[in-house]
Amino acid sequence: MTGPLIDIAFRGRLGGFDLDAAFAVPARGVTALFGPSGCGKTSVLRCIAGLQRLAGHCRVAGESWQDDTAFLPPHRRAVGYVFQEASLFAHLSVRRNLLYASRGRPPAAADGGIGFDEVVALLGLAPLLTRATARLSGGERQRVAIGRALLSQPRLLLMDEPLAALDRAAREEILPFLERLHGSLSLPVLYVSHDMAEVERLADMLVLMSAGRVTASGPLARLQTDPSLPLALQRDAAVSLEAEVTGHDPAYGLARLEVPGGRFLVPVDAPPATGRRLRLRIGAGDVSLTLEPARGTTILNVLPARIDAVAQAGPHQMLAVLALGVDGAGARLLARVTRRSWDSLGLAEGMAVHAQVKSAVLAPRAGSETDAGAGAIAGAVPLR
Ligand SMILES: Nc1ncnc2c1ncn2[C@@H]1O[C@H](COP(=O)(O)OP(=O)(O)OP(=O)(O)O)[C@@H](O)[C@H]1O
Repeated sequence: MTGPLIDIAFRGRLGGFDLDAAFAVPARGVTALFGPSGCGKTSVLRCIAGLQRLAGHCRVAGESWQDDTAFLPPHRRAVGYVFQEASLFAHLSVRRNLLYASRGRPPAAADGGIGFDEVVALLGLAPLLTRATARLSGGERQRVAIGRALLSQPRLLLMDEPLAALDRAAREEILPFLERLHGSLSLPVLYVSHDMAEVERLADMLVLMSAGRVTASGPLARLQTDPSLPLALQRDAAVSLEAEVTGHDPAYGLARLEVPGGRFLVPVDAPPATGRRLRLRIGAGDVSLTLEPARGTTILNVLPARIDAVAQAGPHQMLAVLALGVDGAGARLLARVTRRSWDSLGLAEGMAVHAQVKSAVLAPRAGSETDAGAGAIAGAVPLR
């Protein structure tokens, strides 16, 4: 791995719980810590923030916060921490809450840090600035909490299930802001979640945890398509693909998106800018396989691919990891098919097939502009 890292290892007992967790990920983009309740995700964040002390090390983008001999206290670690429930100062306005970390002085982006105006624009906080925090909705409160964390000028943003306490509508309201944050700031984020849908939309890197241990870590798409991990075998398994917009067909309201080894047509309300990078979610259950490209089908996206790996996904289901392209050198997809179809087509590892993608969902990604197209595409409907 090249470039600055977040490199951590913590070992020790917390009550009756054994934590022995280590990973190293790039100090950029969003790294999701994913695992079941009680597996130690929050404990890892607390150790990184210096709120919990266990043996080990913690290095963030070239700075050592903990090693065998030294332990930097929490107030000397430049972390922003966003919790499940935003704890805002009830007696202060939104503006005063935001400026708390900078002692009332609005920081400017020109000073080299994260600017007040930038944060307000990024999180859509302008209409809220003079409001009392008691009159904010759950989603608004969480946006203010994120803004306040950013304005503390962190080198690392820790987010512990920031959407878990919100209802579905508030979660949907706040997700585009988090996606925009990702595209606009170079700040690395560690994002704790046990909701795979959030991880699929937001994460670049994934750290899988189970019972106090890290079971796998690496780029999201690589872990999603690793048939030796439970993730790929889940009923709702999916792949998140980074795609580039290469064209638009206004007559049919379709955008053309390219990924390594394949291209997709996806319905959009408004044309996204050419060159824009978007994230495509493709569920394993939405991909079927044919030996010959089907004729007379309503499915728009039929892509040549090779079967790269195979796993049994239950007594009567098979999971194929596909590599797109005739040569099988492209991006990976998952296809979940019945055992019966698998046998009747005589499918096997290494075979050339055609992947029929019945549904793909889009979300704005890194580098996304806030143009009209971006807003429209955020709610793009599944492809049928
Ligand atoms: N300071 C502590 N003292 C005693 N036990 C602790 C302490 N901190 C954490 N634990 C225990 O460690 C285990 C892991 O907790 P942790 O909150 O890190 O898990 P988690 O994966 O974040 O869970 P959740 O998703 O439910 O928040 C739990 O059993 C918890 O009770």
